[in-house]
Amino acid sequence: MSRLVVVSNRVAIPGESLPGGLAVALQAALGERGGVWFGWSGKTVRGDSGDVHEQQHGGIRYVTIDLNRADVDDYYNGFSNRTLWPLLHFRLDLVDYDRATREGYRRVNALFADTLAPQLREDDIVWIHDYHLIPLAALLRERGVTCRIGFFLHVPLPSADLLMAMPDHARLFSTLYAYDLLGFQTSRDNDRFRTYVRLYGGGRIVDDSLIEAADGRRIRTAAFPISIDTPHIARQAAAAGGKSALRNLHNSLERRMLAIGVDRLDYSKGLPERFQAFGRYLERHPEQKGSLTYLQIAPVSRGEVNEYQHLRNQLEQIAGHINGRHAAPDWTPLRYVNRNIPHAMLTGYYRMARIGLVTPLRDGMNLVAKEYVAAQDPGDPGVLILSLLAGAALEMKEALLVNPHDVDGVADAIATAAAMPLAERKERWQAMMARLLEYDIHAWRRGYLQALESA
Ligand SMILES: O=P(O)(O)OC[C@H]1O[C@H](O[C@H]2O[C@H](CO)[C@@H](O)[C@H](O)[C@H]2O)[C@H](O)[C@@H](O)[C@@H]1O
Ligand SMILES: O=c1ccn([C@@H]2O[C@H](COP(=O)(O)OP(=O)(O)O)[C@@H](O)[C@H]2O)c(=O)[nH]1
Repeated sequence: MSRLVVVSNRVAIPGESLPGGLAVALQAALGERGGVWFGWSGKTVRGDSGDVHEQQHGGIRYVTIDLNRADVDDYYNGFSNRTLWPLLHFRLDLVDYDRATREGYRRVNALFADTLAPQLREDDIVWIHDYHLIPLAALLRERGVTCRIGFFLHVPLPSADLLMAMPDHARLFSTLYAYDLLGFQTSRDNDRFRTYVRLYGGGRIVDDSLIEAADGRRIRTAAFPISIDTPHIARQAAAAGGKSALRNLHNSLERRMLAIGVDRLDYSKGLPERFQAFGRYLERHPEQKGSLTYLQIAPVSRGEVNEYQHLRNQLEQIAGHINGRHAAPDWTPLRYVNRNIPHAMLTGYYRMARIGLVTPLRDGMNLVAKEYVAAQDPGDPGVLILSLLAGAALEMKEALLVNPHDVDGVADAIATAAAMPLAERKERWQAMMARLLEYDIHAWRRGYLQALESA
């Protein structure tokens, strides 16, 4: 079997707890097969970028590289998270395009390529992840790398007319033609990419699975919806009940139902709209008032980027407003926590919650939706309220599907979920859980790698 080399900006080194679905998912995928995981160390250093650290845990060799302040600012905070992230999440209004950060992005990708190329063998399988590293395969090819290279995009791929609005879009997106396989979260993302190729990308569609670049190179494209380690999460959630933090949360609820939201503090997650919807629920459903507490876990993410700082201030205001208006001396309706909660603990929180609130404005997949379902008690499962605009909605039709922009609709879905009879909860949950057991993170990895090997 070929050696697997995974490359991503974010690397989950054991013992370092990081929120973010990519790190959680790749850890689970590499854990089964083993291989090399290469990426940024997450450290911002003085002096030059490029120091390399290596460590081995189980079957995985972690190789990470330090970046200096200018590189982190241009590549990560700048072009990745102020240009590409909003663009790919359909937020042209938030796109900040700057040639200097674009060059920084290219510079860091070239540094990754310089460091990685000499370590690669001809029969390796290289799997590159996400928008931080779009040009990496082209840069590796320039350095003589000939092995199979695949790309997986964890975020949505927006409409062609949005993509082409970015200055010099073709210069960046045409580097995708250096890959052998391009994987997307959903068939919609795949379709939109193929439309872009045809209209603005200088390529053509060959058939349902192949596109062709202007130079005749053929690239396979397909959807591979990411998943979770379902049995592991189910076991973790069932075992978490013994932890004292779980008991404390349970006691603090005083028999009230719990609704939970778990999201990085990111504008794509629709948190202001969700808070407003919870406030609207309290107004529209006075008969339920006092029976439900909403806990929102929202660890700070990308805190050096302006838009994220602004969001944090905004949410503090809305949370204060809702509690000021609806709280009673013995009840706080909305609990808002900015701390990162360890994954194993989180699964216990999910299981305790009658309602899982997952209402992003756009999301590549959203693993929290899947984890929430996997963590439920089969005898008394909770209800998932899920945004139609998350990739997960295409697979989880038995959730209560909502449009996150429809504040009244989300408010009413909360009331429906809170009152849903056990038989209906079980029926919906069983259908979603059966799918999650069949198509888990290992099936995702195997499906992608088989496609890459045969591309
Ligand atoms: O690495 P960060 O900047 O701290 O951000 C965390 C991750 O956020 C994004 O996650 C995406 O991947 C998930 C798994 O496929 C998916 O479920 C979710 O919808 C996406 O938002 C980002 O794409 C990752 O690169 C980040 O590591
Ligand atoms: O305090 C937290 C918040 C989130 N997560 C994990 O971070 C991931 C979030 O992934 P998702 O796909 O939902 O969104 P992303 O953050 O990747 O956009 C999930 O595995 C969560 O369990 C966590 O471990 N602790």
